[in-house]
Amino acid sequence: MNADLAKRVRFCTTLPSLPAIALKIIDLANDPNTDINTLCEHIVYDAALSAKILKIANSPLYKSRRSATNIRQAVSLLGTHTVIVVSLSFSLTDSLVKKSGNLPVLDSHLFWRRSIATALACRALGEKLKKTCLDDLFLVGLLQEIGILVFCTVMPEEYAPVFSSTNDHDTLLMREREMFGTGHDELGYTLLKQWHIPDYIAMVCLSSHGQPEPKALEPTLQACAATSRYLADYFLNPHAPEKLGQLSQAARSWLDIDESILIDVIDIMKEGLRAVEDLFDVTIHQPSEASGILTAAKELLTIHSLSKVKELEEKSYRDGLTGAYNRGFFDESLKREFELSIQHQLPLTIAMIDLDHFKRINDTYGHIAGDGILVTVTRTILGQIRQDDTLCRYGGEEFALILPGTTLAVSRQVTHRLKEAIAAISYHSENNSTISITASIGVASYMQDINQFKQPADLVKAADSALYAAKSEGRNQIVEWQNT
Ligand SMILES: Nc1nc2c(ncn2[C@@H]2O[C@H](COP(=O)(O)OP(=O)(O)OP(=O)(O)O)[C@@H](O)[C@H]2O)c(=O)[nH]1
Repeated sequence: MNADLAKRVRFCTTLPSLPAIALKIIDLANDPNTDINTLCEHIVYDAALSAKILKIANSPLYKSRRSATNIRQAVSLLGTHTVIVVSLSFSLTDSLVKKSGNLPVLDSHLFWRRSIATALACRALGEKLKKTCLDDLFLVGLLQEIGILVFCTVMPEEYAPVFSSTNDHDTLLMREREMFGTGHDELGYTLLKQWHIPDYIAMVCLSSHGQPEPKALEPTLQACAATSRYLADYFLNPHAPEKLGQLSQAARSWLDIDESILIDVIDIMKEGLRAVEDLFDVTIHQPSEASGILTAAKELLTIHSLSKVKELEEKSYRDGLTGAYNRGFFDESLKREFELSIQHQLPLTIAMIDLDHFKRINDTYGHIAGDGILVTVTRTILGQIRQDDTLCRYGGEEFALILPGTTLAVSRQVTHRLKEAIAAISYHSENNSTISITASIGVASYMQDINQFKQPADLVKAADSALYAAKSEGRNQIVEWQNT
């Protein structure tokens, strides 16, 4: 990390310091020998914390059949690890919310609302994915954005324009790295280490801002933490399709989970919402809003998955290299256009476009240059045709163009333009060669008055034979099929 910034964090006097109870709990968390007696001793001395621990032991979040009436019962119901982590969550939130007050850059209430929503999201993800460390997940969710608070405290003036330039978390992180050479992930990690927060928690807060790793057999804390940020952003803005899109993508790339699982997680969040709001004294959603979240999510997710299906369908019709439609799409489109032509007595023209001496180009400049030319030719043709026309990659270096409602005479203008535009291409290869290319074009037209074609394949065959003639007559020319 930027050494100057690390120093500023270390010596910053305005950063919230931790109260005695939080420091003691961190000591207990770092001590593998902490037992139930020592833990209870420390908790009972802090009235506010004792009340919270009792409350949580009896809260629906822990679904226990027994109820706890004193700290010892609460600790034995929850277990020492849970009590330590939960106490840490409470004492950190309590002191930080109170001490950070209203910073000039940051509305600290909104910041904690989002942090607690992230904690709730992280825990809910863990619950759905059957993780056992739900309290660790809660704490990680709570602390993973603490670096933003550090930026706002240590360098409010420099940070203000960066922070207010975007409401998107990923963009913010990128801009911080550009401007300050470090992001809130690293700054947060520095603070957590300074506070001696157990390393496994601090590390997850840091690594959840990285890139998704190859899917582990078990969902990792890091993957849950990363996804929880997007989940919280969506939970706080349940009517924003862009937040849902980001969530859906993060859930897939970090955890390999789909929309139906996300619905269940949102449901778990909704169930735990009141208890968490009550425990942390914060309002995430008014009760009237909360009931609508699940319905909104279901509606939006349905729309989202439908558009995903459309996208997939669209992909299966496209050629991977050039993005032009593929042969399968050509066959279907031509069949449809042929029927429409007959039905409405409209002309239909197709042009087969084949690049000349393409083998020579591959042999001379290599396949990568050959691929680049195919992409450039596609772009060039697409720039010359109407929206209703369909360009397909028919095979290797051959393209097929469907021109619905177009007579042979009109198609002449189009094919001529195409031939010239392709011949004008000057492709610059990686090794600085400038490559030119020409194309031969065979055209065939279906017209109602000359009822020469019985089916689409006949039209293709005719255009192909015209193309063959264009090749044999010297290439770089257009030949129209003649009914002789
Ligand atoms: N780079 C690249 N080359 C391809 C691709 N598909 C087909 N080709 C090449 O295109 C060349 C076509 O060669 P030929 O069928 O002999 O045709 P031509 O060299 O263009 O000669 P004419 O058509 O007679 O002018 C072959 O070398 C194929 O390997 C592709 O996706 N990328």
